[in-house]
Amino acid sequence: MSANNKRTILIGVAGGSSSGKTSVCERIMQQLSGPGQLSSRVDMLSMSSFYRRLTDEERKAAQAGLFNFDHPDAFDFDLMVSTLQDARMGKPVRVAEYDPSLSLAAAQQRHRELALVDVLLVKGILLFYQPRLRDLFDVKLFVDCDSDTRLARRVRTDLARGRSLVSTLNYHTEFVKPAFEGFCLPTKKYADLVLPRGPENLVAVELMVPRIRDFVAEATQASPSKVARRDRSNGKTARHLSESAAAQPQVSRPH
Ligand SMILES: Nc1ncnc2c1ncn2[C@@H]1O[C@H](COP(=O)(O)OP(=O)(O)O)[C@@H](O)[C@H]1O
Ligand SMILES: O=c1ccn([C@@H]2O[C@H](COP(=O)(O)O)[C@@H](O)[C@H]2O)c(=O)[nH]1
Repeated sequence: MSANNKRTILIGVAGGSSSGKTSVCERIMQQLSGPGQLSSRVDMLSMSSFYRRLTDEERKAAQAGLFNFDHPDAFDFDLMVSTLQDARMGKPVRVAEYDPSLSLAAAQQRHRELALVDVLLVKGILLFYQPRLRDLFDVKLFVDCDSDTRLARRVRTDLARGRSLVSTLNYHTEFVKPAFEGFCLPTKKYADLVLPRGPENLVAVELMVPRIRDFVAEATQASPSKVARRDRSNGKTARHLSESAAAQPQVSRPH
């Protein structure tokens, strides 16, 4: 817990690659810290910062488009869990700066300090895959988007990354699609809220933001024992949300 007893609220935004997770996070950030709003300190973190170090052989496979970046084995879940545990307690943390325009090895050389924030938006394809990771989130969102749209967007992203159209489509068929169906889509059931139309769904974003503000206010006032109670009840986040909502039925929207 940080010196001022303040906990960081973690919002998990999961969904397939190119479903609109980053765009949804940006919308929420705008709403939380935009003009005329009570300013909350907000930052965003990608699960792509937690790819594990690859062996030389795996790096060669990755260069040839033959390493599966969409499989749970590609991630360092231990590091991600410990980083988020520290971040939610308001401790300073350092994360790899993932940059899709760089190779993974080059990107993993770069690090940044996460700012101490009220709200940390975390986005990733497999955020809700492991219980110990998904239980860390105060709010869990799943961005729903049809597969054709995701593929069309992903082609643009991968071409900008320097991949050819053929290798992008092969990679999608070989790895992205099967991993989405096998590991990502089954985690939709853990979401508190499923968001169709991604960032265009302003109604959903606007409904959610006042609730996030309530979490921030509660975390500011929370005593360590209250936080410990909340931690124990984690994994039942939806119930926790509805219990808190029942305790404060008149949630007012900020002007
Ligand atoms: N609703 C939308 N309509 C049009 N383009 C979108 C929409 N949502 C996302 N995009 C675009 O699709 C691309 C991938 O979106 P992004 O939010 O980065 O996805 P993710 O973080 O899930 O991979 C980006 O170029 C983004 O601008
Ligand atoms: O070196 C890499 C690492 C990851 N990817 C792809 O990234 C997506 C996950 O990121 P999103 O921002 O959710 O799209 C995943 O599907 C990987 O295939 C990559 O292409 N190269």
